[in-house]
Amino acid sequence: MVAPTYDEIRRAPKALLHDHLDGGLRPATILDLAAGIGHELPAATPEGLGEWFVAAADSGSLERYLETFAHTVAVMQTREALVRVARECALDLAADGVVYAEVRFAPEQHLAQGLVLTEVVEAVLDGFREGAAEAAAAGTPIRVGTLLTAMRHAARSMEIAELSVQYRDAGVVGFDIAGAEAGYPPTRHLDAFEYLQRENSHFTIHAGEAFGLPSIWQAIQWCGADRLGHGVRIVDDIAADNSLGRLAAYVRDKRIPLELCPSSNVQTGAAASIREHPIGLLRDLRFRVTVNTDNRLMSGTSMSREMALLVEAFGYGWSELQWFTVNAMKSAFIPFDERLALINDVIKPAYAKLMS
Ligand SMILES: O=c1[nH]cnc2c1ncn2[C@@H]1O[C@H](CO)[C@@H](O)[C@H]1O
Ligand SMILES: [Zn+2]
Repeated sequence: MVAPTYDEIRRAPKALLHDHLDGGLRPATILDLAAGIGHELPAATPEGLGEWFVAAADSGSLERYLETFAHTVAVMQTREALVRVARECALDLAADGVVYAEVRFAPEQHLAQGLVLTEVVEAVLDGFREGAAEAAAAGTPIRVGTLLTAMRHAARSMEIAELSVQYRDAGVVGFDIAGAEAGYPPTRHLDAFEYLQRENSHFTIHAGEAFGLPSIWQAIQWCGADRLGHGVRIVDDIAADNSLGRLAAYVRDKRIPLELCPSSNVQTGAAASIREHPIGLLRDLRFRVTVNTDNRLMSGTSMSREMALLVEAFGYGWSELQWFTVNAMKSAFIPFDERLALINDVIKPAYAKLMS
């Protein structure tokens, strides 16, 4: 078997469930927007700034990793900036061969210059629409769904959950909580999750990244999460002989999707290296594994790069890459018939060609 090359992986259709809008800006755009508002940056060239983000995020701690977002969030405080960043995000993902993406951001972090929550959401949705339309015209169609994130240390989750329901027919497909995990358990936001369940809405929860099994257990058994953001520490419930504890068995039996983000986990210390990343074990045990970027800027990565790293580390071929892609598409928050159409009309025919 010849290993898929980076260029071939770029051309293959990919599905991405876990990508932060404020973690994926183009360095040149940050420089441009910062100059316009007088925000001071740690580097003066796009190359230098890109390198700064990767190095600063490479700290081995989630808390320190998250500090780098101060610079991206600072330049995303006006309608024009939000439209631009969202448009470029859709274009960049499409150019990388991503055909379906769920991109998340926290509306409450974009109110510093007077926007209100609904204006923030509408700006981002408009940007994604523009970007997707341009991508389609360029021959690289992409469908972008938006997830609204609430910050777990703050107290606005109910408001953000309501906002996600308000915009569910306008491009918002779900809800999430993010931010420092240790000390901020998912049950702090139980009222928001219970509200969303009553509304028949979808949500994922960042859990099992910087904190272990109790966080995953709460996310699923108390809060009712449809998917786990990261969830990588579910391996703490798998013994050396590969026997599963009750929580790991539940996650696998119920086919709860794991939004795994290999490079991000290495940077925050959740995994020692790509080669030692639990994705190898979790795939072998056939958990519902998906591959994600988390923050393209902070990891200097892309969907194609994450897959290429896995090909290199684990010897994966097209059948594994297709499996990750179909897993992600099956786990998406858009309606079943639309997921099926992307799997049958776009993903499977392309991989069949690559494998022939
Ligand atoms: O891997 C992560 N774990 C937890 N929180 C994160 C991660 N990546 C980004 N954010 C947080 O989510 C916010 C909204 O997009 C970002 O501003 C960042 O603080
Ligand atoms: Zn994340």
